[in-house]
Amino acid sequence: MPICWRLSGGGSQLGLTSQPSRAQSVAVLGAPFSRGQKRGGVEHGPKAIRDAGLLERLSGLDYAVHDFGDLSFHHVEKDEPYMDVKFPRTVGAANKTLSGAVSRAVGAGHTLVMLGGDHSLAIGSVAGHAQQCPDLCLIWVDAHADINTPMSSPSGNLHGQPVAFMLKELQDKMPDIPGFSWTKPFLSSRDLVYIGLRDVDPGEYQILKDLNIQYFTMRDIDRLGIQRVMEVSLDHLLSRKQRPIHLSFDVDAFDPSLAPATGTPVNGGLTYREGIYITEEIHNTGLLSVMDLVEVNPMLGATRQAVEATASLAVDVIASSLGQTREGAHASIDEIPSVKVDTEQLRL
Ligand SMILES: NC(=[NH2+])NCCC[C@H](N)C(=O)O
Ligand SMILES: [Mn+2]
Ligand SMILES: [Mn+2]
Repeated sequence: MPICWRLSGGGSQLGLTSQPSRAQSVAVLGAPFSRGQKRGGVEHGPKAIRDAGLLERLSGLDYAVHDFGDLSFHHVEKDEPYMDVKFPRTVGAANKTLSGAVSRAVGAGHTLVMLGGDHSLAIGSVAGHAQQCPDLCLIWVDAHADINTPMSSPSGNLHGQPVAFMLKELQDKMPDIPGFSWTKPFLSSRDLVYIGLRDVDPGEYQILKDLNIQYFTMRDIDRLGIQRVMEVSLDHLLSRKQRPIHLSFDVDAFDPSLAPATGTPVNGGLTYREGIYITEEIHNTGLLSVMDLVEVNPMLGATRQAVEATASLAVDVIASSLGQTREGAHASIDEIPSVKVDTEQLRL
């Protein structure tokens, strides 16, 4: 059962205090796509992440893992730029395909992991998720805000614009872009939180401020600490009601020393521990419904080791989002016969 149906149905009157049961199945879907930006290679992200051992790690977490393989995308011929937007029809068609696949996987009851590919894929991934779970909220972990409109974009690359397609409040700022007639905005700006920002374009800054979007830059993380950042983020999204979470994780949120194989690296990013703390906290809500892991580009690492480090970091982030802990085993302590526990003492 999708997490949104479990939340709204089930007859539980406990509301905020009820913990939804853990999803029994995780589906993995590859989206080998790169036309949302200009550098080749990011279409090989899904393979690099699988080769780093993703499926083995997830089965080790006690899930039934379904590998849905990779989608196949077609390049639309004569895909001329619209305004300055590059490959609009190709990106639009790929995202339409992706949104259908995501919607079906969520509808079938899986927690879905989407492997990119560039971040323009979030248009289809979040839209497909929203088709099943209209009240989802979005956590965007990234060096970039990816909220440019075609007018504000300095590059014309659609991987810098996906959030603008989603937000209802930006509807009148979005022109009709060829390839995107199937989309319509579905998210309110208050249902979105950014974590890790450190490279925000002037037009994006204006939008973040105008729409009063909750965001935490790397400076905010330095100031508050990641624990407080997660507390405020989750409170912002979940205090009114429990709702499914879409996590869109751009690997360039990490410091380039940890994730070098990516197209738009920015210095001063998340540490390994900050990244893992973010995903542990998201897992602990019990509300993660879909996650994207995007922008791993195995053609951009300086060495094979650099590429493998980036892909294996992606695997760690995904596993942690799905419940891998730093404390060790999952079995609840009273299921382990060899451990004698004084529960009275534990409660102290
Ligand atoms: N998903 C990403 N890596 N996005 C980078 C975006 C960079 C820049 N802000 C742009 O609009 O082109
Ligand atoms: Mn980014
Ligand atoms: Mn991004």
